[in-house]
Amino acid sequence: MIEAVGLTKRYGAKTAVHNLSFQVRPGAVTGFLGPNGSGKSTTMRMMLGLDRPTSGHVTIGGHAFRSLPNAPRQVGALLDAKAVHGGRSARNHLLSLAQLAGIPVARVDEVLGVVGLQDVAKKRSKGFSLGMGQRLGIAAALLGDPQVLLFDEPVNGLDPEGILWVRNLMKRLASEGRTVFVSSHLMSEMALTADHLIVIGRGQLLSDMSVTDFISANSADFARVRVPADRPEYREKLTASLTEAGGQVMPEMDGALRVTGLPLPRISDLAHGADVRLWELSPHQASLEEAYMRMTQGAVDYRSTADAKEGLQPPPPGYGHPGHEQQGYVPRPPPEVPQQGWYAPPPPGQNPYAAAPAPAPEPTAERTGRTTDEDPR
Ligand SMILES: Nc1ncnc2c1ncn2[C@@H]1O[C@H](COP(=O)(O)OP(=O)(O)OP(=O)(O)O)[C@@H](O)[C@H]1O
Repeated sequence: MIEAVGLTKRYGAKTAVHNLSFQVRPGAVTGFLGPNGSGKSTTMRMMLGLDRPTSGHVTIGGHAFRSLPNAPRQVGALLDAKAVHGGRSARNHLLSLAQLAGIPVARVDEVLGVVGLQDVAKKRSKGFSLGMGQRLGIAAALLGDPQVLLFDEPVNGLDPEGILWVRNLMKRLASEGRTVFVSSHLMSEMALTADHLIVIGRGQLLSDMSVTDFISANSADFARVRVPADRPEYREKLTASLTEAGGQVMPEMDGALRVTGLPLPRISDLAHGADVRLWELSPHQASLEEAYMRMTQGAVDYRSTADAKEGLQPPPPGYGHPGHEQQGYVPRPPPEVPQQGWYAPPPPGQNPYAAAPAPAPEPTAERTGRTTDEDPR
């Protein structure tokens, strides 16, 4: 089990983590969520003894990480997949970690197989894609067969097959009774992987509960009701009847009605009482993403604004994809490639090293209106 008590971290005037207290239990996947800059990585670094708390403490199995005997056999972590010596092969990277922790060589080949990197095990990791790097980081975390695993954004850069693999891996590790703590921004993925959620915002605890409870607590369940498409008067009758009974009714884009505040049997009875036939009456729950957005909307530091493209001319016709062309515009043929000067390949049979035709003069600042140290873009 991981336990944080009053955990606080300040960097100068910046409080990255403030008075965080929570427990991460074994036998479950616990998702660690929060907007950008909310303190997730800082918290994980403190768990692993890589950052010292300003106050409070965090323990793993009752010990501070630094005082855990043979920590790599007890705790595995993927924090930054790029934190690897690029000149080393994947296998050598894992071998060096194994040697430091007294882990047998055979285990290195086992974990290479588990993460699917056996075919590139001898390749230098600097040539690895983001997804391969993630797999190598996960292999390193699994190396000591630890009971506690921490993963910071493990599916970052993975293809769909890789994402599915990580999801199943996390669940399997938890089902073996291990403590699995994983941060992610992918809500759809967390909804499928995590059992429990710890949500922070601006360094403070916002929520600590099961995924199901989190969704129920942060979103309103609703019913979707649909009447026959050719009977618009049914919609009006039903809307009036549901509203009168205390429900809130919102029309949806596809003609259905979204009803909150009334249980399904009551909606059915009211429809019956109003002599309205229904084609659909179904229960719905908001997604984890909707619930998360609702909970964290007040704790987001980095919010994007609309791109008004102030002062920018629209692109000349012919640029951008066809859907963005102006009406009535006829695309121009591509510009001709000059057949003389430096561009022209030598005619067949001619000595390619013979004196080239005089190059076109360099554009001058006078002609282009630019000085040479300006960015030509
Ligand atoms: N070494 C440091 N020095 C100064 N400030 C830091 C340092 N590390 C983190 N911070 C600040 O602490 C805050 C929390 O950062 P942290 O990386 O823990 O957030 P995060 O939740 O992991 O973000 P993200 O989701 O973007 O990875 C940020 O404002 C960050 O700028």
